[in-house]
Amino acid sequence: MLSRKGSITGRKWIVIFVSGFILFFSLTWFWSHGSTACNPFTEHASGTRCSKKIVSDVSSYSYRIVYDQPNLLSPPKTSFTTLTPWLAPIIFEGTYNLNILNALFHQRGVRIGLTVFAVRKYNIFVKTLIETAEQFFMAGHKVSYYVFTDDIDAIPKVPLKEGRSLLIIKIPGYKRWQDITMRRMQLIRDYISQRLINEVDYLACLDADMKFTDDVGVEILSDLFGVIHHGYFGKPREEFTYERRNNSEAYIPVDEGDFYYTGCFFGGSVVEVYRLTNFCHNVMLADKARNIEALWHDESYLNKYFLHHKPTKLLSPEYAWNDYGPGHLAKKRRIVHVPKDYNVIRD
Ligand SMILES: CC(=O)N[C@H]1[C@@H](OP(=O)(O)OP(=O)(O)OC[C@H]2O[C@@H](n3ccc(=O)[nH]c3=O)[C@H](O)[C@@H]2O)O[C@H](CO)[C@H](O)[C@@H]1O
Ligand SMILES: [Mn+2]
Repeated sequence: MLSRKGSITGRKWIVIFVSGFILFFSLTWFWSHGSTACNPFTEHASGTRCSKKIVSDVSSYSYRIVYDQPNLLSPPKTSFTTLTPWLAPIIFEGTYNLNILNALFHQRGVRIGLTVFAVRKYNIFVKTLIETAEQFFMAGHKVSYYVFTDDIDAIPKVPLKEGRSLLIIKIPGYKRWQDITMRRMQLIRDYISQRLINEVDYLACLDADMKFTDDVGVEILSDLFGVIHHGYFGKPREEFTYERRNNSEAYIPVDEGDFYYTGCFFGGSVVEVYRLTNFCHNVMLADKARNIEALWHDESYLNKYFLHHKPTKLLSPEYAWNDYGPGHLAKKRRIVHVPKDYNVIRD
């Protein structure tokens, strides 16, 4: 009995020793590999990427840029409001120094994605859009274009600069143009979780019928950005074309709302764009189940989202210009609508 008891105790010690050994080595391995593999502060050193990154190691970069000291005692004189009551900047030409911003964003090595939908006849817009984006969009940064189309062969090959890529994604073409424009939310959301979450840091989503005519750089980047629709700039909120039927998910009462945002351009960090597109798609489905479609489709749902999830940066109408409307608003016309004949292009 004794020797039997004694041998059990001995085995126990072996088990305890081996378990301790395994635990020690697991912890040591995790400490040296596991945590480093997804430590946002060491991703450059380890050569790996995390899905959630914060900043790179600043000490591994050195740069010197010379610019006027910000003057706390003489605030810049501006023609327009440049800060919202929730402290988000409103971006106009002349409100920022792109050299400073470029240095900061280069230091982080940001990757920027641009989504474009070209379904049915809208593929005719892609060539000009990408060619002009190569000239003006995020010059000097890493850019990936994602073109969603029902006809891959119709997307032209456009020569791209170094550090830039273009991916064509096949999607179904819905019959109604309203469904094509609204389903962008679902498709962007799904593609973020499938791929983009690991591929880009920021995502910008743009209509196809647009072209770049001046610089659009990292000054637009923030957690969540929207563009003030040029047609409603400075107008009273009652005149905004929000959805006013209170049985729609996009409903905004007349005494609410900050700005009227355009549906043709929005973006932010890839996680925030996921949240936005997920919300818009879900409320669209809820409305569809009740047989209601918001007045301006995805644009109405986007405006509802921005009411309760305020953009952290607002872009002036310089970023979605249309030749009708008050010309004095824009010192620069950076992205403009390409005129189109609705009857021909949407039939
Ligand atoms: C400037 C502006 O506020 N734009 C919005 C506006 O009108 P727009 O008149 O500018 O809408 P649009 O005809 O450009 O359609 C929106 C986008 O959907 C895609 N598309 C649409 C139809 C089609 O057959 N194939 C195709 O690919 C394409 O990327 C297009 O740019 O209202 C739309 C919904 O009513 C969307 O909210 C747009 O973002
Ligand atoms: Mn458009």
